Amino acid sequence: MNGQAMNSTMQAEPLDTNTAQATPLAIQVRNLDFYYGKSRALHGISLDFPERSVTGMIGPSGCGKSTLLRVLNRMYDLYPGQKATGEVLYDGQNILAPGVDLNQLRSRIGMVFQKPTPFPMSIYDNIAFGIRLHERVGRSEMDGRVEDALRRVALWPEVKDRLQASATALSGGQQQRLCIARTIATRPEVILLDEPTSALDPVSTARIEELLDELKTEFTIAIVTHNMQQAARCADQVAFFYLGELVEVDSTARMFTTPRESRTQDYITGRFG
Ligand SMILES: Nc1ncnc2c1ncn2[C@@H]1O[C@H](COP(=O)(O)OP(=O)(O)OP(=O)(O)O)[C@@H](O)[C@H]1O
Repeated sequence: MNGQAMNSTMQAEPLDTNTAQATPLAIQVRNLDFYYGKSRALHGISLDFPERSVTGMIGPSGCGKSTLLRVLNRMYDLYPGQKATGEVLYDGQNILAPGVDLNQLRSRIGMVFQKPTPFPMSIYDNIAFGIRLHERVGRSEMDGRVEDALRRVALWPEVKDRLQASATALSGGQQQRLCIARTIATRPEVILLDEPTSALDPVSTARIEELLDELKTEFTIAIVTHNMQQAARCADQVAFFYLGELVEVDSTARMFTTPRESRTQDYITGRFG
């Protein structure tokens, strides 16, 4: 089936019939195609990301989840030969258009990667670094911003007495929470997470999932995950991708109980992937 025609009928049904009409959209993806050189990795994707909610992106390896995530803050721009066509509407603007301030875009649409990526500097400077890139902030305000970010990810009690220690000495789970703190410290509106817990133990994973529940009251979140239970626990809506197409998007409850497409059913029941 033509991806574009299919996807135009596959938008999520209202999450809640009383409130859905009023839920503003943080990002609208329209007819998005993506190319690695001549190879097309995404086909006519149209997908809405409602504000202050969690969108889970699932699908078998290679179906294009990370590619889509990397389009949303133009991360792909760092690599030659990669091209996106279509529209990604954010704050009234198509962010794929030329002339977009990419530094500003990436401070408003932040990203957390699969493997924790603390900078080789102190815990304090990991947070302060991103803030300094975008703002002039005095010492005492910076101290407050660093503390606030660390508190938001529940890391403050664990690190408050060693802020000048190297971030690379933290555990994997602590490093990932530090990376989330670094992202939220620049006060973004959207946070993109690419399998943020796949390198973590179950306890650290649970802490990050709890954290997402809190963060979504303030931020719009898109999370790529291979973990069906994680998608079911964390997401408000789930999008299922297959071979570069968006097969189906719906509220999490409906997606995991009564998906409309047989491919979705097969995937979530573990028949492939
Ligand atoms: N740098 C690249 N150059 C060429 N092709 C790429 C590149 N990165 C990804 N691809 C291809 O694009 C398609 C989508 O890959 P992508 O990484 O987005 O999938 P994914 O669903 O996130 O997979 P996974 O779950 O394994 O991370 C795949 O066919 C992949 O081989």
